[in-house]
Amino acid sequence: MAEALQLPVIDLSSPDRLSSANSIRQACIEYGFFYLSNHGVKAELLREVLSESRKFFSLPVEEKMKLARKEHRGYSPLYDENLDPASSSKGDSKQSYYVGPLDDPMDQIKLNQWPPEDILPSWRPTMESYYRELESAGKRLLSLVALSLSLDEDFFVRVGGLDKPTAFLRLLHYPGDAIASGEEIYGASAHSDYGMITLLATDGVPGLQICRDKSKRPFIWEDVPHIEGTFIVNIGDMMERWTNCLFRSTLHRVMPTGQERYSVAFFLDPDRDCIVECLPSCCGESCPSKFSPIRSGDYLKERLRVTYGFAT
Ligand SMILES: O=C(O)CCC(=O)C(=O)O
Ligand SMILES: [Fe+2]
Repeated sequence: MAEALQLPVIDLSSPDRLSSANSIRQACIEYGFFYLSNHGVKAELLREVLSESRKFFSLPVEEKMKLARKEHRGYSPLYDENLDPASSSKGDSKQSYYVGPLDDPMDQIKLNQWPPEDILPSWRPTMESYYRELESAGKRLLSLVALSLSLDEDFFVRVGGLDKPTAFLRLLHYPGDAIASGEEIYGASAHSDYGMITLLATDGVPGLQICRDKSKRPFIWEDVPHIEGTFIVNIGDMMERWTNCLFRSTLHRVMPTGQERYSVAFFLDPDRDCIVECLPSCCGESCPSKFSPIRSGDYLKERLRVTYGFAT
């Protein structure tokens, strides 16, 4: 039985930025996860996103497959993704939909796919508004993260190229009936996120669990309870590399509970040309750099290749 965690809550609007930065630092060292409150994203907008998401996932599968994932944008059907091939052969019991960068200068041919307007007229504007709101909250949060690492507040905007961030919005739907299956089935099997930081909103249905210490066996899984009005934020692998493992990119998973569940993840990643290398403040003679520098775009591509088999 998983234990319930009490993760710290960070107030994004607090005027005491140094104290917020300190709390973020503690949370990222200890858990790699925290809640974010007063983030400025209206509850009504999230409700609309979840409602549009429900409408899309309820369409017949032939309709959804017309928008099948290409260039990591569009629809990914049930069992398409296997985040932890070692623990389950079948793939995860979830369907999802990716929306990529809205103003990517490289995206001349408009890679994003959108459901037809005559079927879901409000879908695209709703997702675009949410994407922009999350981008703004995410950048504000990253300035506090920079402060928490004693960097200039604009470090991640400057070095990570966040004037044109590579952010992906991902709508997720976990069907309620997966629990009936004989084989061990996960909503999302154990994984860490690949990028810089993830902001997650859910419909309140439980299922998310984290494992604080990925080096210990057996893994100890703890439930992350829902706190209304907050985002669940977690550190991704690229931030872990940047900080030489000072900040944890924590293993997490979604267990089926027998209840249908919707969530929306926003993965904020550095620009694809950004070189992610150990921050000088996070390494030294007694603590050498654990990772070699990588180009953000190459790293993400490789991780996605492994997750989805060889298809891109
Ligand atoms: O749906 C959730 O609660 C978590 C989703 C997740 O971890 C992911 O998409 O990376
Ligand atoms: Fe994740």
